[in-house]
Amino acid sequence: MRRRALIGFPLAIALLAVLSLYRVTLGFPVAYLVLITSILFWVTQATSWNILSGYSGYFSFGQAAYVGIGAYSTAVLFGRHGVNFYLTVVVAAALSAVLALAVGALAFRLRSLRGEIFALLTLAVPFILAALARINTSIDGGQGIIVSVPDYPEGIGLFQDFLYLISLLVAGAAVAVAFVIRRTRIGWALSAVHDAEDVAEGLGVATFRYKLQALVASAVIGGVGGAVFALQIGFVAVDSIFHLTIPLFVIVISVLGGRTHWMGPVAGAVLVVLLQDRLTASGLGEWQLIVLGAILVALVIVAPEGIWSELRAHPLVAAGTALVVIAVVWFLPAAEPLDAVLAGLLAATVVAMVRGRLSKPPPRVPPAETENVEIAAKAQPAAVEIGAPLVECTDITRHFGGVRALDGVSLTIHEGEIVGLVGPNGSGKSTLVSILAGSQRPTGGRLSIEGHDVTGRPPHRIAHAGVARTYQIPKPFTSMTVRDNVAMAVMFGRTPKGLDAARADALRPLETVGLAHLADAYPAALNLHQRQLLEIARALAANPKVLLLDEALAGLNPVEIDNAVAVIRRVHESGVAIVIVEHLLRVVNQLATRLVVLDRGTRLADGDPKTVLADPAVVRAYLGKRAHA
Ligand SMILES: Nc1ncnc2c1ncn2[C@@H]1O[C@H](COP(=O)(O)OP(=O)(O)OP(=O)(O)O)[C@@H](O)[C@H]1O
Repeated sequence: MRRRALIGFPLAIALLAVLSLYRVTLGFPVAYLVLITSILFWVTQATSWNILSGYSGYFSFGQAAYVGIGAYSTAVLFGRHGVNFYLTVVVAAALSAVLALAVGALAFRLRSLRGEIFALLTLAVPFILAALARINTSIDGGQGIIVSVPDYPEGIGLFQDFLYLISLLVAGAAVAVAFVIRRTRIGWALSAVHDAEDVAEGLGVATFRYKLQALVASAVIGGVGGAVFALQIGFVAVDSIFHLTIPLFVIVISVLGGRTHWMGPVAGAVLVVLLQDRLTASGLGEWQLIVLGAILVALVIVAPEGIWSELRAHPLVAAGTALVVIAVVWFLPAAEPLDAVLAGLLAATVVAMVRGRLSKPPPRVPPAETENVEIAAKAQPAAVEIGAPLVECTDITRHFGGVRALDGVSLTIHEGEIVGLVGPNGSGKSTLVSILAGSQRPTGGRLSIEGHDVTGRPPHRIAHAGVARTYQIPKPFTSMTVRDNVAMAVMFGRTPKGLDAARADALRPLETVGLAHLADAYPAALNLHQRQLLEIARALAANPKVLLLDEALAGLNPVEIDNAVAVIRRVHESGVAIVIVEHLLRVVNQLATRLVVLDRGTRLADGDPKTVLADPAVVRAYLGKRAHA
């Protein structure tokens, strides 16, 4: 697929360029060139949007901000002051990048600015820019700016040819950037952010940096596209540029085309612009918007992953259908060539989609490979020597308003240990795990890993220092296979590797937990036990020194519990110290080399499991009446 793209994409760009250069010879109408130029504008903008919002899931309504910065850079500098047009494109890119850095530094630093709050923030930015442009007479002042025709190489022909070629160049570059981003570390990081940002951060992904890089790339593309758009429309005015049409259109195009693939926005732009053009030409008047909306809704319902994913899943069927339908419609008396192309595209999508539904086998869930559970369950903790301190927390407090979830807890985890962290509900176990993993900051106290103070460091730094965690409710990266879930942790963990090496290395943790036979399955096909094993494999792949297991056995049946115990023991024997939060004392007793009991945010007991469990204070606080009974 990669090789096909590397050959096919430049070939398509070259063919489209030749189309303009030999337009007259080929008898290609200028009107079609105008239409393709419009498609290219939307390809650029939708691709720009997709790089951040599609890949990472940070939904933005602010695309008009970049289009506006680009269009006004050209309108003011070239249109008003006669600055070289190409220079204004550079200015547009730089200003857009500065805006993106400012928005990203604010939005991505604050964890609360996610989801709809992020969308609202991005919606506000174009409004502010529109007001600034309207008020400021040196920008617009409410008058609008005429943008004339810049100098362009003589051999190109009409201005429309030049516009087409420069739009093609910009759209081609945008799609190439989206392709490269998708295929490299940043693309994997953004996908992980999309699926489970907290998990990605905890596995070592520097989410802030990758999101900021994506935002800047998106802004630069949007800004450059905006600069070219100023030439296309010839008159730049606040109301036409900062209108909601731009963000809504880019979202519709990207969602319809497919947000997870670099080609999605291209397919979406071709379909939507063509559809809109044909409906306008059909003389439906006011009805055209209703028909357009109905078709788009129907397409999103039948192809929620986008039309591109349907087309690429069955390329031969899709291409064959498109060719046949185009040929048939082409020769219908009232039809125009563009009607034929649109009909071909729609038919190809529907046929590929139907084919996909008919040929999809029902998901099969092979069972986890279980151990000889009797032996595994009855075995005692392996005799591993207790070594140097790895993680030390000193006098940790964590308050939520008036609630003291942790109140001066000190704890040291050494090499070779399995520390059972137990206590009644609400005693602070999960909070302590979150603090050890860096996903929560302590209100007070100190956390150090191998002697280095890491208090308040972000989770990816803690992961790189050697601590990984699992979640009580498994949070797999749903868009990735089991193998790639684990490979992600190898790619971004304590000893990072490239994708190919990471995929190869992913097999070892999968074998350790008994999931190697499901490497190519998607997490949706796994049962709860398998998902929890995947959590362990993924955390293990980050190459931690200490593994935090937060209720990794919750909800499992006895056979699955015994299998999980065997897996945890194997992980321990591979040299990883473990902290296990667990309510099942039978299990903790089997596994732990040391038991720490929390009660109301304080450490009640710490020591050898037998001694701790016989401690009357522990019996009273933790086991209560049940124990006496
Ligand atoms: N985000 C939060 N906001 C407010 N209070 C919280 C928050 N997280 C935890 N708490 C409170 O802190 C205390 C400790 O909670 P924590 O979840 O750490 O306990 P736990 O021992 O893990 O409990 P369980 O065994 O039920 O999972 C509880 O009183 C809980 O209500």
